Amino acid sequence: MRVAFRKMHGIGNDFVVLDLRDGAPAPTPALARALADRHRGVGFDQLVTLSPAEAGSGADAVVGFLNADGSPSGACGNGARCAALLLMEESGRDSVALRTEAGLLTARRASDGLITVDMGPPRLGWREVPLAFEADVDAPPLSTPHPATAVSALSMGNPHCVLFVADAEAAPLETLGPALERDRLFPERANVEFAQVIDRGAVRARVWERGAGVTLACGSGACAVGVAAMRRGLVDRRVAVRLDGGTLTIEWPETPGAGVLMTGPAATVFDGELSAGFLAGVEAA
Ligand SMILES: N[C@@H](CCC[C@H](N)C(=O)O)C(=O)O
Repeated sequence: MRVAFRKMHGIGNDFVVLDLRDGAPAPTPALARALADRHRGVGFDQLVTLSPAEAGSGADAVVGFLNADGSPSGACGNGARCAALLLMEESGRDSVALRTEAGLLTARRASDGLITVDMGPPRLGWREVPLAFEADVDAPPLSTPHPATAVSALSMGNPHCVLFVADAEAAPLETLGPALERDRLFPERANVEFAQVIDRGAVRARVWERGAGVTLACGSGACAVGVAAMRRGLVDRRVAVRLDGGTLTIEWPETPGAGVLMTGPAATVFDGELSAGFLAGVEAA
């Protein structure tokens, strides 16, 4: 048996997309880890799966995300744009709806070939992040020493810890990222963003992703950075979040219950097929 896949990316946050809509079995964490290997597999930050949506559900597909370490993620912004691009190209439509663990997300074509996804409202309660115990999400009591002037914890369907720093380039991503990901405050671990406010319209951010490590970009992370900065009154309700791989525009309208709108590019790199030998090797391991 051979398995078809598509390699995609959103500003360098890269994905292998597996289309399971023909009834193919869901990938195991072991398959995800083997595929994520950049030398012996294909390489990706997240594995994105497309499964059939229930008739009448309003969704074009059910979209799932597994990290490079095989762990699941409830949300993935850049992956959602890539899944939306695939479904738009396939259907010829300019808008699609994705059923994800974080809810039904709508995506539409924006100007300049970009794609906007409504990532849904941020979740700001301590139980929703989740934190391990009741605490102020705008001043979470981290056990890990850090250089931030302010910290926010929030969920975009997956947990984020945003640290506001004076210089994002100098942030010790490789050492503090993994420590904060596993800080005892985060029972489900967390994605970690170091954010430097440039002005009211721009934030520079660098990301350590739960289950994937340093990535060139993180869509849900950019949403978390934007929301945290907006809630602190540091930026306007539309902000450019500059990540290592490129820029995402994050808008969060003031309307009660509004979702966070994330706009950026999505690209297909190539289509491929996993060989029978590769699949057998994963099974035998
Ligand atoms: N790259 C993603 C976020 C991926 C999920 C994350 N690592 C997690 O475990 O929550 C994005 O673009 O949002």
